[in-house]
Amino acid sequence: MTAIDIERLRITYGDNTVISDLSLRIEDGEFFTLLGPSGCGKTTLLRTIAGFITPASGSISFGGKNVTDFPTHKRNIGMVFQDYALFPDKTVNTNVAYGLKARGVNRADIPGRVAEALERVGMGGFGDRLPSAISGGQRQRVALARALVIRPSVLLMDEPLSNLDAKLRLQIRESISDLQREVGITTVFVTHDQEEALAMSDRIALFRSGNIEQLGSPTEIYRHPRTSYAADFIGTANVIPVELSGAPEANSAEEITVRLGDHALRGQRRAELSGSTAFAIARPEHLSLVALDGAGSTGAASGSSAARQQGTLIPGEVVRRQYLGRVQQHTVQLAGGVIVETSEPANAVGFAQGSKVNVLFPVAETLVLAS
Ligand SMILES: Nc1ncnc2c1ncn2[C@@H]1O[C@H](COP(=O)(O)OP(=O)(O)OP(=O)(O)O)[C@@H](O)[C@H]1O
Repeated sequence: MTAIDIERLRITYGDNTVISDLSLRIEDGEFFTLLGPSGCGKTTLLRTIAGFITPASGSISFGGKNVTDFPTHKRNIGMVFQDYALFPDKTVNTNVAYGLKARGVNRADIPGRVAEALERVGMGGFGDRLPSAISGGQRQRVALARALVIRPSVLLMDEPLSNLDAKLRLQIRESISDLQREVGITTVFVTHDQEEALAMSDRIALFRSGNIEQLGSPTEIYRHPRTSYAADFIGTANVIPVELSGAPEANSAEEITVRLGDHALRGQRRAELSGSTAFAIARPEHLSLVALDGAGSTGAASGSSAARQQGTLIPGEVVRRQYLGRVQQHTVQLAGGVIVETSEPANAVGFAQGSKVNVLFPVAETLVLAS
């Protein structure tokens, strides 16, 4: 059982405090992702969990045991880095065997364990090659085998997919997910790629300047972002400045009407709102276009009266339409100048550039958050 407990952690580089006061529990067997933009402190936190950085204060425990003062090699961790970090002049077998030798594993057991680890990542038969004679994706599989062969309590991964091209990234991403589930190892994964985080994680900690902005499952964060930062970072979101002045008229505990230029916009209140401004947040796939005569891309919602029951119609003009195979996207400039993106099934009615349309904002999917 290797849950990771982080308590009151403070990490500094000289006078620069990167993480000021972080407490967090990562459950045994969990795939936990540290997500955030460059410079927010993800790698610093991962390296502190690994023991490469000593925190200024606070503690880290693995399975209830305080490891804060343990050097890296006493923490029983496996690590995978962005740049593979394989020994270039040693064969795949020797690379994978390295950790076993360092730990003094019985020499006779090493070849079997190496072969098993390589088999597990789909690299059986490549043991005699040098890293330069295999592809980038294969190198990262070898790095994974090398991390797991020592049977670590915790697997730490720092942007392991960043150096791979798009197709390979998908493949290796799936291999890592499958393997992690199979082995059931507590995993901390660093990425700045929100799609990767959504696809792979049990839970995500979204970072903003050294603090956790939101912590939750992919579905929770995607469906219920608590701030405009979270909505914008995870998935794509239209973040629209709105006014509360005059209103806000609270239609019910959750529903609220705000002002977007001359128009009233209904949405879900998702935070205490104060002051005169807020943000309305709507995902492109939740918006749809309705022709001024009522026909449109909304399917069941076609017809402006039915549409109005479900949400608010805001007039605008199509400035771009893009057909992307599975979906089509419209960029619409709303009255007042705000630009929104919509994403509809490719077979929905499309609107040419210059078309005057109504954009339907469904009440249930339009979130009003503090600015
Ligand atoms: N060795 C160091 N000495 C001083 N400052 C550092 C050091 N390493 C990182 N920093 C600073 O600490 C902050 C956090 O860096 P960190 O590498 O943890 O960010 P990150 O979220 O992992 O970003 P990236 O995705 O670019 O790696 C940054 O402001 C960075 O400049």
